[in-house]
Amino acid sequence: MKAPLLVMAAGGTGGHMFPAQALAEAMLHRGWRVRLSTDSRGARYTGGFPHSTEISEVQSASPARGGTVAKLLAAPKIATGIASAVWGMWRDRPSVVVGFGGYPSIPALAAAEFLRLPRMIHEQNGRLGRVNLRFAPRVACVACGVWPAELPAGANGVETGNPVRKAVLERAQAAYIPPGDYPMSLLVIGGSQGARILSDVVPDAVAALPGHLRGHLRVAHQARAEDGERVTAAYAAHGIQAEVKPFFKDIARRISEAQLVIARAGASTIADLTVIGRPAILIPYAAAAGDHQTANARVLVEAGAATLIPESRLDAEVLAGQIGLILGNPDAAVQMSHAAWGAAIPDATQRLVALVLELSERGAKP
Ligand SMILES: CC(=O)N[C@H]1[C@@H](OP(=O)(O)OP(=O)(O)OC[C@H]2O[C@@H](n3ccc(=O)[nH]c3=O)[C@H](O)[C@@H]2O)O[C@H](CO)[C@@H](O)[C@@H]1O
Repeated sequence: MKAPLLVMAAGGTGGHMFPAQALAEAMLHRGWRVRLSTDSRGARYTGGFPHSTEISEVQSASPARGGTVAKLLAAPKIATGIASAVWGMWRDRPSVVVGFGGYPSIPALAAAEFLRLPRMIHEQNGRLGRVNLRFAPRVACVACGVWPAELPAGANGVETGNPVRKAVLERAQAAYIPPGDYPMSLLVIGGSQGARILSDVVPDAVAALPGHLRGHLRVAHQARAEDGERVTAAYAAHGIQAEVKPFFKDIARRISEAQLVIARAGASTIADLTVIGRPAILIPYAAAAGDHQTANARVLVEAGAATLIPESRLDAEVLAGQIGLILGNPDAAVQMSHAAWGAAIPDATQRLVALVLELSERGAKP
């Protein structure tokens, strides 16, 4: 008998792609076949997917972005994508279709609806993205990364948390070495695409730390490719040892080895920090829809695992003060690390798997 097929569709940021990767890893492990569709942006994050994942690219089309021509071209592109997805699903009859948000998930979800296949979505944030909002009442369930989520009428929400990748789970609750008089790791991450504001402020903040802290610091800083040189130069000018890269592929190891993480507050970043359990200073992206990154960050702040600096208040002096408070106080740092564990949902992937299996068994028509 042929293995059951899971079709997943995800938009072009790490934020949509990494939870999909976690589900792919788990379902392949259970003997399912897994097919993923994303756009050319999402394709940048497929390197970590298990090799047996069948990956296809759909043309990205956002009716909400770009100039008039791009907007006019969006509808035919989406229609072509849906037609091709209908053909593929009619031929292969997937057992379940899961959308992870973003415009590239439209063709798969629309085709699954047309063919009345069992389907669901996963929303990483407490506030639904545009595509998920549209499909939420028309799928069997909305798996929610953050609870309670704001759901439209008729949607069936289930709390799952945000699944983290296998490499992160392997370091769940990794022993935390508190800050002290030895080389300490400071990790700076701006989400899947890097964050310019962190490149502008963090090197000066590190330089402003008292000598006994600064002298022990080793910095790993994720900066956008175009900012890499100047960030490297800024650390070098202050005599600070720093490794600057546009993307760290071994992020699980780096988080687990860090005494402190400075980060944006995207959903998977928060999930990774809690599952591994590390103290953090969070600077939410203020322009995120509905300010959802501030909501994400507050969960950790209220748990005692992180401090939050709004973008509007971020400067080198304020940040240096916060770094000093955590790295200069090992007991507080250990408590923050434990508090982060306490806020984790380490079985988020299993919860998502359970929903997929239930849906498959029901063969449900929502
Ligand atoms: C600017 C923006 O709109 N961001 C959104 C986007 O975030 P974004 O795409 O930045 O995604 P997340 O913060 O959710 O996830 C980033 C992931 O990349 C990993 N990582 C990061 C840096 C690195 O060098 N290597 C690496 O592996 C992190 O550990 C994390 O697992 O999608 C998220 C989920 O919908 C939202 O919550 C965010 O608000």
